[in-house]
Parts: sequence; C-alpha cells; structure tokens
Amino acid sequence: MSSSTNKVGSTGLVAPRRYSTMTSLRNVTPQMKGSYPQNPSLIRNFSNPSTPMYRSNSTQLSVAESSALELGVSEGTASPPGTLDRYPRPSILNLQDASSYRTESFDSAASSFSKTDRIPSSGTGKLPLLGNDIITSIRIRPVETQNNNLWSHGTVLNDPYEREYIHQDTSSNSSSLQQEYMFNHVFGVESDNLSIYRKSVASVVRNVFSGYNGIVFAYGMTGTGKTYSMQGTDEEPGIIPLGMRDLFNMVESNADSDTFQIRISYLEIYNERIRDLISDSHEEPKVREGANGEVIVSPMTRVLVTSPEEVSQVIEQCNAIRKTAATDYNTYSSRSHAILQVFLIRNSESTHTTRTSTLSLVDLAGSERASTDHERRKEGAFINKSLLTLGTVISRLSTSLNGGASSNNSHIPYRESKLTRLLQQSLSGQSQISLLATISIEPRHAVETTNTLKFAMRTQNLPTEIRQAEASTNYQAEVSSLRAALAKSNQELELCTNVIKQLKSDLEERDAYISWLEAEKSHESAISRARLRMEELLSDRNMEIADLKEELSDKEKIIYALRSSQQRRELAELNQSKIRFPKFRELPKGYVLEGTGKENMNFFEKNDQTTRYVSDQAEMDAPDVETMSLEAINPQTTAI
Ligand SMILES: Nc1ncnc2c1ncn2[C@@H]1O[C@H](COP(=O)(O)OP(=O)(O)OP(=O)(O)O)[C@@H](O)[C@H]1O
Repeated sequence: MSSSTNKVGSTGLVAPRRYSTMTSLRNVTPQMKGSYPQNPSLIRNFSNPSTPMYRSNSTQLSVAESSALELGVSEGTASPPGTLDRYPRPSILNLQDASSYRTESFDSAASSFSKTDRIPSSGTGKLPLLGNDIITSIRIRPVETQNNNLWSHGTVLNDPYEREYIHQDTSSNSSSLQQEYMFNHVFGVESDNLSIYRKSVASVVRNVFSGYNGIVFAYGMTGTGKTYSMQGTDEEPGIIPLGMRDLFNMVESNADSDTFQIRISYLEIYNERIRDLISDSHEEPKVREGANGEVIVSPMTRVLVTSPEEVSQVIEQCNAIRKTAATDYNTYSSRSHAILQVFLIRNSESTHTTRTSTLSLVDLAGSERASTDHERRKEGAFINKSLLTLGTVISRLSTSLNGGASSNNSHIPYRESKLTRLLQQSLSGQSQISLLATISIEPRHAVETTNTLKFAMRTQNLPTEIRQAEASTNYQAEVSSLRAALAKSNQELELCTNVIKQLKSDLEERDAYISWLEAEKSHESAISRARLRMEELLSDRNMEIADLKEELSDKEKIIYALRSSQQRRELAELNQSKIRFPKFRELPKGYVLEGTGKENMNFFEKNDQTTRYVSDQAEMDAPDVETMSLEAINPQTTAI
C-alpha cells in the first residue's frame, strides 16, 4: 500500500493534502482482462496511517457523528481532527440545482466529471427531491460468435426520454420470449466501461457528492460481466474506480470552499452470512434496525481514504479473500454478493452546513442453474434464493407504486434475505438507483436473459422519493441547540436523580415499615398463642372448680347427714331423759320443731313431700316451745 500521496504529520495523522492529478490505476489493479486472479500473497494491512480506519458500530453515518468530526471531537479510534482535508475558500460558488443531473443523465451522453467542474452543496436549504430517478441499463456481454443471435436493440423512435429497446426476434419458438423491453440504455457488445459509467452512473456519483444517497448494482446471470463492469481491468477500469476517480475529482474542485471526509466499508454476503472484508475479525456483523427505522450493520469497519488509489488498494486486498470459484460458466465466479459503501461527509465552511451521503456499489452474485458440484450447488441455492427475494421485493414495491395491494412496507419481504435487508432503504426509495443488468445473447441463455430483462423492467417501477441524504445543518446553530439540549438533559438528569433519591428513601421507609409489621405480626401471633394457652388453663381451672364444688356439695351433704343424725341422737337422748321443756307456744301450721334446748331448736317447714330446713335464724320468730307438746316434737314424726 502506498502512502506516498499522503503526508503523515508528526502526530501520525494524515495531514491535509490536495487532490491533484489522478494516477493510473494500472499499478494497483493487477487483474487481467477477463480474469480476477486471487492473490493470497497480498497482505491485508490497513495499519498504514495513510488509511486510518475504525470499526464503527454502524454503517450509517449520523449527523451527530459528522458534527463531532467537524467540531474536532474525538471519535474513539477514528481519525482525530486534522484528518479532514481542508482547502482554501473559493471566490465564487457556482450553485446548481441537483435535479439537473437527472436530466443530464437521462437525456444526454454525460461525460465523466471534469476537474474544472464545480458541484456545490445546496447551501443552507434542503436539496430538492430528485423524483423518480431510476436508471436501468442493459449490457450485452460479447460473444465468441454472433451466429444465431436472436436479439436486437436500438433507440426508441420519437420517445421523449430517448429510451432504448431490446427485443428478441420473432424467429424464437417461444412467444413469451418475443417481447420488447425498453430501458434508459441498452449497451451493445461493443460498449466499454467508461461509456456505461458516463451514461448510467456518473449522475448518481454527482448526486452523492451533492448530498443524496445513491446505489449502483449489477445484476445478471453468472458470467455475463457484472464484476467486469463494476471493477473492470487495468486497461478498462470499471464503474467503481471510475466513480471513485470522479468523486475525488469533485472533492478537489470544491476543496477551496468545503472540507470532505471519505470512508469506505466493504462487505460480502456469502451463504447468507455477512462478512466485513476489511476487518480481520471473525465476528459476523449483525443487521439491526436503528431508532429511525434505518438498517444498521454492526460492527463494520470504515476505513478513511484520501485518494481513488487507496480505494482500489483496499478493494484489491479485500477481493483477495472474497469467495470466488470456477463454475460451469465462469472461471472466477463471484460466489457472494459484494457491497462497497462510500460514505461522504461534506462540510461547507461558508454556509456552516454538514451533509453526509452514501454511495453503495453492489456486485451481485450471478443467478445460475443447478451446478453439478455439491459446494457450488449449495452456494447457488443461497444466491438464487436471495436473488429471488430481491426480485419479489422489487416486484412488490413496483406493484405498490402502481397502486397495487402491497402498498404497505410491512408486506415487502425484506427480511427474507440479508441482501434485501441491507438494500432495504435504497430499494424503498431513499436512494437514486442505477441498475446495470448484464445479459448474454447466446440462445442457450435465452430464459435467463428474459428473466434478467423482466427484473430490470420491474426495477424501473420502484418508488423513489429521494431526499437529501442527511439534513443540512448549520453547525453553529446545531451546537447551541445541542448545548441547550444537553443543559435540558442535565436538568432532567438532576430531577431524575432527586426522584430516584426520594424513591430510594421511600423504599427504605417502606422496608422498615414492612419489617415492623412483620415483627408486629410475630408479636401478635405470640400473644394469640399465649391467649390460647391461658384459655386452656382457665378451662382446666374451671373444671377443677366444678369438681371441687361437686366435692364440696358431697361433703356438705355428709356434714348435714352427720348433723341430722347427731340431732336425732340428741333428741332421742332428750326423749329418754324426760327433760322438762319450757312451755311451748303453738307452732305455725306446717312447722315442726327439731333439736334439743332452745339454742339447738330448729324449725322445719313441712309440706306433703319434704321437710325443709329453715335455719337457726328462724328461732327469732319461733313459736313459744312451751306451748308445744312433746308428741309434737317426736323425732318419729319429724324425720327428714
Ligand atoms: N464486456 C465484456 N468485455 C470483455 N470481457 C467480458 C465482458 N463481460 C464479461 N467479460 C468476461 O467474461 C468473464 C465473466 O465475467 P464476470 O466475472 O464479470 O461475470 P459475472 O457476471 O461477474 O459472473 P459471476 O456472477 O459468476 O461472478 C470474465 O472473464 C470477463 O473478463
């Protein structure tokens, strides 16, 4: 890798440099015409300061990222300030409307960019929409012999768009093949890469330079010249080197007013696995959706490039590890889809605007019939499936544009293959598209050719509302608005911190309350356990008391019986001793006298069944015993 074109400063950073004359690509693209040899001896070394690189988290460039670059904020392993190429301010800015490129690309044989051209950014305002800007081109691969060629092509007469047609002669025995197809360009076997680039791709590159996203992709059957068209050879550089040369020329021509930064990423999709061709890492980049619905591939390396030669060097080294193999139709067949992305950051010092745009250059793997080789068959299945999904996506998108059923993006099967997932944004109208469909006019490939033409026809109907790639921003205003946003965020953060503190203390209080409740609960249960015990004891005591009462009552009965028998005994003794009693008074009716002596006399109330003991108290009202006869107090008649 050459670093001669860059001045490396004492800090090891790439010093600002001017893009001067374009050097030949001869020394950096050793591929021979018609062959793409693998060169394992190439060392994939990007550590040269002339190609500083970083592995970003995304293939998307955000406004914030570009602003950070412009403001001199470090971006991790990315090149710090100073890597941007800075140029003197121009005396006059020749502003052009970007939409004019469309006309140029469609209606005239646009030449490749000349270094004297100036292409402005659109100032502080937004760029206009480009409208339906899809360029479809057909390229016919040269054949050994023109015998039996059934295809013819030419310019459509009186067509305001000056389109070109290709059709199969009626001698074909299949009516389905006898159709005419119209495209922006049909390039015959004699066409070269430069003319194809000028007519079909140059306008896309110019629009990318002006702030729009663009995608160029080559589609076609295996061996029909996709890689030849995209990469070319030393003698005949393809779309990619020509595009890079144009882009860097435009940078140079506008360098006195604006500053630029160009980075590239290069990936392949092989057997439905994404591989970062620039990185040595084995980690497979993942596709995910960003906050704004954008498709993000991460991690993905973006290497800073400062010249078209550097781009070629990176591509060459990456191609050495790309999956290629000999197939039935191509000795060096690409077995993977390759996507080169060029990220351009343009900062206009006069208008204080920053714009980012992306150019995607896609070399699709070729569709093919089933191979006899097992490995090729497996690869072929993955390739065909992803191309089929691409066809379905394009078909549905085209239907939706024409008011068909698939008007909602959710019905578009982008997720069915990595390819369509990655191209989702470009296909759904956010990029200017240039499709180059490569075909073979050999009769044996008629079916594949017809399919390719149909695919290209459908692509013409893709919806496009190409908007400015990134919002034009006045970065001073942006800085103040970011500062304001930061201050607001800080306030919110402080508020949140306070709320969190409050919540934390609430939480602590609640925890304390919960533990108190738990303690209380256990205390209460201890109390209720004690109460139960007490109730048990009480019940025991009550039973004991009842027992004792019963016992007492028995004892009283015994005592009474004893006393009664004692009284009877004493009465008997009294009867026998014939003691003179005082004069008895007459007892009230129903009462009998029992006992001896006045102090021992008791009165008993008599009724029919029982005799009730009255007590000694009754003595107070006792009748005068002197009036009672002895017979009246005979124990025989007063038995209890
Ligand atoms: N227009 C052309 N002029 C001269 N040679 C061509 C042209 N197109 C293709 N070829 C040659 O045909 C062969 C196959 O071309 P290429 O590898 O570009 O095909 P492809 O479509 O990329 O195939 P695959 O899909 O298998 O990768 C190569 O040897 C290439 O040099």
